[in-house]
Amino acid sequence: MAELPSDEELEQLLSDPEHQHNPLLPLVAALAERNREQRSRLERLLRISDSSYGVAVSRTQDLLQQYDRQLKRLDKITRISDRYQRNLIELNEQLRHAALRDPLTGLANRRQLTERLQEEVARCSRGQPAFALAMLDVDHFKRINDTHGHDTGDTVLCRLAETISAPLRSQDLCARWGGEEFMLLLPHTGLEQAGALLRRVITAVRGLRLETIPDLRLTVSAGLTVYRSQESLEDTIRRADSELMTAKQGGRDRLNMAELPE
Ligand SMILES: Nc1nc2c(ncn2[C@@H]2O[C@H](COP(=O)(O)OP(=O)(O)OP(=O)(O)O)[C@@H](O)[C@H]2O)c(=O)[nH]1
Repeated sequence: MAELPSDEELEQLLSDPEHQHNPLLPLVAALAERNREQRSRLERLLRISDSSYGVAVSRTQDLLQQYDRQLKRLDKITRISDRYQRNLIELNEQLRHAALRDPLTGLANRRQLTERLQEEVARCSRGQPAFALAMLDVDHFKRINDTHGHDTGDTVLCRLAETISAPLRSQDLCARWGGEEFMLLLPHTGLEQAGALLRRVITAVRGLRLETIPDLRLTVSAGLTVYRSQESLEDTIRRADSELMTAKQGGRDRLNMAELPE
């Protein structure tokens, strides 16, 4: 295809006196004019489309930046909510722990013991071997408080808690039942085996010494029984308590066991 003349060349051709009488001159001039108009229209269209493309690009970039910021915000919120949830779980765990523990000695409290006892009764009703239950009470504890003060009394309770818990198996539970009373739950344990353990505990308490008051002698009395099939938990606890009373009346620092029924 022949190369088209530039605007200037075309202008020169049209104004050349040599072509002034050419009959096609007006037609070529009209074509040249139309060509100029169409080119300028095309250029205007291109400029408009370039600028709307620019607007579209910057709008897309804006959206991408917004999206990026939202993502970062979401990530931050997720991390905060994860941390919040972890804190809540920890707090719940601490609350549950506190609800089941005696704050002074760190032993299980009466509530936890009661829960475990109920589980044991349910286990026995499914035909599992019985559990032993012992109630221990510090002898003449009031005297310790009166002579050495309440803080020393508290220290004694903590040291006793350690001494009584020391020989227990992992499945056993030592709980503070109240003031200076402790309970031992020994799952899957007969009277004889439990009796041997309680005697070891009583001997260990006898040997316990406080560094601050080396002359102080501590003893505990204990009542022991074994759960009897079909009976209520209250009956078992009452029997252990009654044996403890007998041990106290018998002179303290001793173990009394409820005989097994015939
Ligand atoms: N330090 C201290 N003392 C307590 C606590 N709980 C109960 N006590 C005291 O324990 C004493 C129990 O006294 P009693 O029930 O008379 O019994 P006891 O002096 O041990 O005499 P026996 O049980 O008959 O050998 C009371 O003086 C209570 O104030 C405690 O958490 N800390």
